[in-house]
Amino acid sequence: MSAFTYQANQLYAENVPVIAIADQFGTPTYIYSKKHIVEQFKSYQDSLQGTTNLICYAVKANSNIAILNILAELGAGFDIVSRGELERVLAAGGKANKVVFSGVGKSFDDITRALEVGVYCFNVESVNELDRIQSIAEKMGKKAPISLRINPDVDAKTHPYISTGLKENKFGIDIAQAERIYEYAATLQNLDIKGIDCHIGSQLTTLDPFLDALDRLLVLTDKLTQKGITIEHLDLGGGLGVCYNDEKPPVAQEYIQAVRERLVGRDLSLLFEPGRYIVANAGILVTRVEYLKDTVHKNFAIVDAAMNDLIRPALYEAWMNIQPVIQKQEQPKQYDIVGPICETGDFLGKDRSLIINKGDLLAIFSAGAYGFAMSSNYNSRARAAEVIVDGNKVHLIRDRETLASLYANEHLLPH
Ligand SMILES: Cc1ncc(COP(=O)(O)O)c(C=O)c1O
Ligand SMILES: N[C@@H](CCCC[NH3+])C(=O)O
Repeated sequence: MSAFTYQANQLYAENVPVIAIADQFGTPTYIYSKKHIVEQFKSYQDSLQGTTNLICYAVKANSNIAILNILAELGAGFDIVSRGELERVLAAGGKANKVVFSGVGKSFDDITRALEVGVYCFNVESVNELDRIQSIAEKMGKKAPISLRINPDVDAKTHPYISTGLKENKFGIDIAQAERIYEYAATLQNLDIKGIDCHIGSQLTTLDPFLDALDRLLVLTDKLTQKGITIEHLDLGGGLGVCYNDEKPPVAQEYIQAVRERLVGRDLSLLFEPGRYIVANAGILVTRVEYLKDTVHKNFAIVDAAMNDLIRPALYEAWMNIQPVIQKQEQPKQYDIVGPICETGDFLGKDRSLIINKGDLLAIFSAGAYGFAMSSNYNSRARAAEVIVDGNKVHLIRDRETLASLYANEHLLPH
C-alpha cells in the first residue's frame, strides 16, 4: 500500500497530514516514508532468502544519512560512486566491507580511501582503472578485490540518458574484450578477482533486458571458469523501475525469481544495486503555489519549488504525478506547473488538469529517488528541507539550507 494516501480529501504521509508538515517545516520540503523504504528493501531481501547475497543500495538515488542508516540497520550494503558517498555510508553506520565501488572515473583519492577502509569490491570500468588500482594497492601493500563491469550491449528500453548498457555508452568494458581483460587482471599481483558486474540502465519496466544481459554474463562466466578464473559473485546492478504514471514494472520478487531460475546448479553469490526501487515512491516533494497566471495560451501555476529542487522533468521530460494536498470539488483547469527559475525548462509538470487556488499546497509524487540527490543551488536558491515520517512521528533529517551558507565558502578579493 502506498505510504501517501488521501483521507477525507487530505493527503497523509503515513499517519501525518502533509499540511501539518508544511506548516511546521515550510515549503518546498521533501517528505519520505520510513515504512515504504523498509518494505521495498525487505522485498529484495525476502526474495533472496536461501541464497548468498548482498543488496547494495545505490547511494546516488537518495544519499541522506538517515536513509542510509535505516538501510544499514536492515543489513544493506551500499553501491557508491565517489569518496563522498563512501564517507556518507560510514557516517551513517554502514559497513565498508559491504560496499561496492562503481563509476567510470575513480580518482586516486577515491581508490586509496576505499582500500584503506576495506571495501568489498571495486567494479572496474577500464584497463586504465585496473592499472591504477593495481599500482595504488601495491604501494599500500594490499590486495584489491575487483569485478569488471561488463557492457553487454543490451538495449534497456529506457530513456537514452539513463541507458548504460549499449556499446556506444561510456560505461563498462565491452563484452567482446572482457575475457582478454580478465586474463590481464589475473596477472596483476595486487588484484583479487571476485566477480562480474553489469548495470544496463535505470527505470527498466520489463524483465527481458535484465535476462538478456544475465545470459550473456553467464556465457562469459563459463568461458572464464574454463580459463581457471573463478567468479564468486554476479552483480546485476540496479535498474528495476517503479510506477510514476501507468507503468507496470515487475516487482523485485518476479525479477529475482527469474534470475534464480537461470542460476540453478551454479555456485554464484548474488549482488544487486537497487536505488530507485527502494526510495522513489517513498518520497514526495511538497510545494506551495505562489501565483496563478493565465495567459491567452496557457495557465501557469508558479510554485515555490523549481528545477533546482527536482530536475527530472527538465532533464528527461520525466512525468511526475502532481496532486493538490487538499482535494476540492471544483471545476479543474489545465495548468503548467512551473518554478521561479529563469529557464524555460523550469517546469515540474505540463498540461495537468487540476483544481488550484493561490496559496494551495501541491505534492509531487515519486520524488524520493533522484530528487533531492540531484538538487542544486541554481539561482542562489537554498535547497529544501527533508523529513521522514515514521507512523505518526515526523523527523527532520536535513535542515533547509540557510542563505548565508550559499556563499559561505566564497572569498572576496583583497582590497
Ligand atoms: C552502477 C549503478 N548501479 C546502480 C544504479 C541504481 O540504479 P537504479 O536507481 O535504477 O536502481 C545505478 C544508476 O543507474 C548505477 O549507475
Ligand atoms: N537520475 C536518473 C537516474 C540515473 C541513474 C544513475 N545511473 C533519474 O532520475 O531517473
